[in-house]
Amino acid sequence: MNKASLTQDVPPDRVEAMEKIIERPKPVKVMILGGVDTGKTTLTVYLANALVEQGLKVAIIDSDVGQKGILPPATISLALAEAPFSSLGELSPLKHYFVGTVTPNQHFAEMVVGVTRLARLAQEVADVVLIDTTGLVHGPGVELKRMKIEAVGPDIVLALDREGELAPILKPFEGKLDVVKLQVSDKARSYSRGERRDMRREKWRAYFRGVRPITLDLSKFVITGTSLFQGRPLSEEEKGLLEGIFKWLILHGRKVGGRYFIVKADVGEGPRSVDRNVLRYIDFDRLSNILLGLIDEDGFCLGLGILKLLNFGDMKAEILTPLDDGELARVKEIRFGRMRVREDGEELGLLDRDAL
Ligand SMILES: Nc1ncnc2c1ncn2[C@@H]1O[C@H](COP(=O)(O)OP(=O)(O)OP(=O)(O)O)[C@@H](O)[C@H]1O
Repeated sequence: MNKASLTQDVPPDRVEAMEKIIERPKPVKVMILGGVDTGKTTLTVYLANALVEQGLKVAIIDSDVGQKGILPPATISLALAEAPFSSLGELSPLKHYFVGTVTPNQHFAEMVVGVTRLARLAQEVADVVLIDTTGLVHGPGVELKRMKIEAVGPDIVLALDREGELAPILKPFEGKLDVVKLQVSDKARSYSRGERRDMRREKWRAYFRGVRPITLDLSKFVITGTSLFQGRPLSEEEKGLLEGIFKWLILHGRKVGGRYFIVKADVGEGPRSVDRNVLRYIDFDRLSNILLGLIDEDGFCLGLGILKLLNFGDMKAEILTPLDDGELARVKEIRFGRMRVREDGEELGLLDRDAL
């Protein structure tokens, strides 16, 4: 299921990287950068094992949301490596930060905050913090990586660079950051979008194996990640007017900062072009299978849930989750993600950041 596993068959420059890490005062934060399939995770696993062998305490932050080695997907995770291991999936995670989707594109803030918070925690408990990142290194990925570097302040950056593609990320830090350029192994192989999706399906399925249905009283939790409950409810008059114009059945509606936000079902043919500055809507069906983060009092993610049915009348939500009663008792906040996924691992699609 995981692409990357332990190998000793690595380019010789890994020794130089190891020496740099070992000679630095501890704790030392190491960020691993590289494009898609350049072997970032393989390098992380190799270094972690070699450092553990040296008697060092190693923390790994897996921020590769699309291809997590440490479950669950759609989060950033922190785990400690205290004994030799062959794949990230073997480590038991210490903390997660909820991102809510499997691509960082519209979620830079979650990525940066998550990595920064986990790195802060990690350096209190480990000698070496290895930060594995996503392969998004072009276009907006350049900004994401710059912000991650700014926020985390790594002591060393390991750059798996093929032909200078990381230069735009590293340029602003020239002379300020200890960058070690490393060769991409000629054994590194690439995976198609389809293969990546298939691997993710297996990961979702593994995470959601043994889920059970539970009903949550949403009025007892802080709800975040959505504007569904912000602002004020619609008046009967507003509701009737909008239902009449658009031929909708409105199941839930709020006025949020001067704009209407509606959850509806169509009952007939109505006008469909709407000024989004005035009115936004989502179909009730699209709320089913939305990924939820179950969040503790410190803002970390205890685990995931899948929203099956949301009853706005009594604020009860039927969800599926693998969390046990003890873990559920620690949930203080329900955070809405931006993708729909089924418990059998089938991804039903991503939602725009402002869809909710
Ligand atoms: N030194 C190596 N020896 C053998 N295989 C390798 C080596 N480095 C990478 N690979 C293989 O290449 C593939 C991609 O490597 P890996 O998953 O580590 O890349 P990544 O950069 O972490 O990918 P992603 O972009 O998904 O984060 C994997 O199948 C891995 O096993």
